[in-house]
Amino acid sequence: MTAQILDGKATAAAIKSELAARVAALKAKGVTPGLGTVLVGDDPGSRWYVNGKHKDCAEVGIASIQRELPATATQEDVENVVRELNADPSCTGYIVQLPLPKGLDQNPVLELMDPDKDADGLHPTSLGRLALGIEGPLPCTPLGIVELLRRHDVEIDGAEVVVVGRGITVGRSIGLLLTRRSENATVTLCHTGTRDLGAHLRKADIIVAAAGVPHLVKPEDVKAGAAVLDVGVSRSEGKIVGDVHPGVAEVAGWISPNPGGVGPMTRAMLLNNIVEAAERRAGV
Ligand SMILES: Nc1nc(=O)c2c([nH]1)NC[C@@H]1CN(c3ccc(C(=O)N[C@@H](CCC(=O)O)C(=O)O)cc3)C=[N+]21
Repeated sequence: MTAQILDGKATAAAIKSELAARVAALKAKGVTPGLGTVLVGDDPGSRWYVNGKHKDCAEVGIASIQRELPATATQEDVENVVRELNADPSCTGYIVQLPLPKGLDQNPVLELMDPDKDADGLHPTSLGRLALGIEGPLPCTPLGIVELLRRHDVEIDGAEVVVVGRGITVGRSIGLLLTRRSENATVTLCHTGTRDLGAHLRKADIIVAAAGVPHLVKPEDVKAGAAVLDVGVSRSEGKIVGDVHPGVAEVAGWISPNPGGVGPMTRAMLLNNIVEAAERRAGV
């Protein structure tokens, strides 16, 4: 058996064309959504990601607001840019590209953001709203995973989901999404303190591998027909190595390629958060 592909690239393209239509409808009402990015320092990887976000915006008609600061920027400099974007009416939402350079403290920066302009869905208020069931921006990678499964008709309702990794961007937050009544899954969160990871994985209908450990999920630990989402990004000789061993494709029913799976979906959901914020503000 060879797993079917959870094609993030194609799905993200479909979502982007839907978003382009919603942006056009907003523009017809006189509203142009705008995404801001704050890039501090000159890490080439971070710059590459930020450029990608602006390219995505251009594709769907969202305006771009780029703010760049040198690696020598002070905490105060970064916080002033955040204050500026909070006050800028052309900025519907924005992200502060993480990680910030050494010496800068990211939490006070993130807490200073206007939660209604949080494009990542990772502001403490956004995570609090998610826990409380209040509408607001949702974390992009978890949302992208749910959307990727939905659009391939993978059953989430009643599924046993095992998440590996307790990072904020994925592991910690995805259970809050998947256990809502609208998704209705049962979620187990595994991490480095889990005694028998294999025992959990072998029971899973859906595996979300977000530990950042190359090839952590092995074929012998995957139930036949399971859906496997590879979120991990490690690099070896310039190439992406995911958290899922290639042999898993012979056992799983569904597998997300990496690259080409969850990454493009994360980017599409960032755009989705901007469009939804603009629609909320316009009363659509
Ligand atoms: N405030 C903030 N928000 C973020 O969302 C954020 C961040 N900081 N810091 C860095 C990480 C990383 N991230 C990625 C998004 C898409 C791909 C993506 O589309 N990857 C391509 C492959 C890219 C390649 O080949 O290197 C793919 O999976 O097909 C990757 C990584 C968002 N991040």
